[in-house]
Amino acid sequence: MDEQREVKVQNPWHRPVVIFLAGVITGGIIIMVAISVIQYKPLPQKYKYGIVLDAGSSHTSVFIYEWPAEKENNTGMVRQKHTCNVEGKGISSYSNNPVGAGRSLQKCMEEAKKTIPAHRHHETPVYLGATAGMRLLKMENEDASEKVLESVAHSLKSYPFSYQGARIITGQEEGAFGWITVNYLSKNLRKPTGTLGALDLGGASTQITFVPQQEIESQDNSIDFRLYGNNYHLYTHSFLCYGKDQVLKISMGKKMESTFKADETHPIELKDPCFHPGYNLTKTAGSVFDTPCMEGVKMANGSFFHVGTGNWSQCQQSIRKVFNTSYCPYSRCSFNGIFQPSVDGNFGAFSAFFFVMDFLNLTSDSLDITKQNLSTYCSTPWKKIVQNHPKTKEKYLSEYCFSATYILTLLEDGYKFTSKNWKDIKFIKKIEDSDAGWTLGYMLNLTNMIPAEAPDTPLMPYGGYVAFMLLFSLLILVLLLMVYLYFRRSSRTAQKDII
Ligand SMILES: Nc1nc2c(ncn2[C@@H]2O[C@H](COP(=O)(O)OP(=O)(O)OP(=O)(O)O)[C@@H](O)[C@H]2O)c(=O)[nH]1
Ligand SMILES: [Ca+2]
Repeated sequence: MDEQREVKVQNPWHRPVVIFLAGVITGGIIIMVAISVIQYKPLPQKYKYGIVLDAGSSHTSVFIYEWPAEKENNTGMVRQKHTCNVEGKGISSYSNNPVGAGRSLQKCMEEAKKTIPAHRHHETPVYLGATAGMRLLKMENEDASEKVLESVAHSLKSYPFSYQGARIITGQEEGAFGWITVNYLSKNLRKPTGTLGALDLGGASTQITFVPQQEIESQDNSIDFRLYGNNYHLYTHSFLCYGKDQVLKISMGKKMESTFKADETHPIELKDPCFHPGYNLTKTAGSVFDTPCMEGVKMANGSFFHVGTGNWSQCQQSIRKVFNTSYCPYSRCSFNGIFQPSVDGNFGAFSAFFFVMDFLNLTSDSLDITKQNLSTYCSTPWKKIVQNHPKTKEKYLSEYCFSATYILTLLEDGYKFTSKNWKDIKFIKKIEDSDAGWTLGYMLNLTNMIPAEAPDTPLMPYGGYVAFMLLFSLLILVLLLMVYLYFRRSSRTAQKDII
């Protein structure tokens, strides 16, 4: 008995000093983990905001972007918070009433005031970029285009935001910033992987932008960027007058030129294979010829019956006449004597490319099947089309056959996509929550949010750091426990041996 008591007293694990040490180590680990978690816990996010107005030929949209204040130089951080479609037509339609252009923005700008927290208003930049509609108005009437721009500038300055300018952007900027937008949102810019080409189809112009394999033979089509430490050598071209609304006018104008005889008394019939059989609407020649894009086409006047015949291949024949492929001063061209290297890699096709192909459910088949389906759609009687889509605006509805035929012709005959690389074209509206378009790229560029060199990043992201600390501490605890159990067992064995 005396011997046993003696051994118990000698057991080192029951000494208070050992218990104390074990307690201190365990407590230390808990405190260490707690501090590291608290210290590195992200502070409540502070957001910054930016506003870009896309003053397109057909309408104006207001985009509000937001991003975490402390992460503004990281890719994929800016997201679209809100959009507002301005009521009515594009600002270029206000050439006879410039004041109306500024006034048209009021509702959406009031919405912007409500969307962005008041304490951020004064530091929120607001930009307006006008595209092809205003380029055309400037060609037609420079004075009117300046008055419209003054009017929208005056309107934007009346809000509490930081006004940064209202201007007509170039076609090159429109193409390049569309490319930056889709690649920023797809997080392609900091990776060595390939980039996404950008195809934009508006009402009055269309843009194609991509990184080509071949040399760019014309200076006008070449643009260079250094983003996040990588150099990008882009091919870009914007075809003014090749947006879908303008091409509809040109192709109708050409049909009228070849059908209408000079001595004929109006109204007469214009048979149109791009419109459904049974479609018949009286239109004025003035509504077709009211554009500077019709240069060289003999003008008609009076009114006419626009009569659909619904024949896809004849429609395509008529649209082909809009592309001039008779000359090319380079090794290869798209059309109208414009240099274009062969298309390469994946492409994101947005705006009207998406609206039209998505509506017709033509976004996922092979080129051949797409053509067959479109042919069937175009020959469907107008009455049936209206019955099937009672809620769609008739103006949009009547033009889908033409628009999709133009899209296929532009992509295949114009840009030289083939049935082989047709699947490389992805028809997209948004990436994550943000619309594909030039506006985001424009803002990122003007706010210097895409640095030329890649910013330094912490070795480990926050989540990884916390997980690492927890695992590491757990490992130490398990080790301590194992050491404790090992010594306890060996001391018991020693006790038994003694007994
Ligand atoms: N079907 C359909 N068409 C649309 C829709 N929104 C716009 N459009 C039409 O699609 C065409 C292109 O629209 P946008 O991309 O907004 O063109 P835009 O920016 O006004 O014109 P650009 O200045 O040439 O870029 C125009 O003919 C519009 O009328 C939509 O929701 N559905
Ligand atoms: Ca546009």
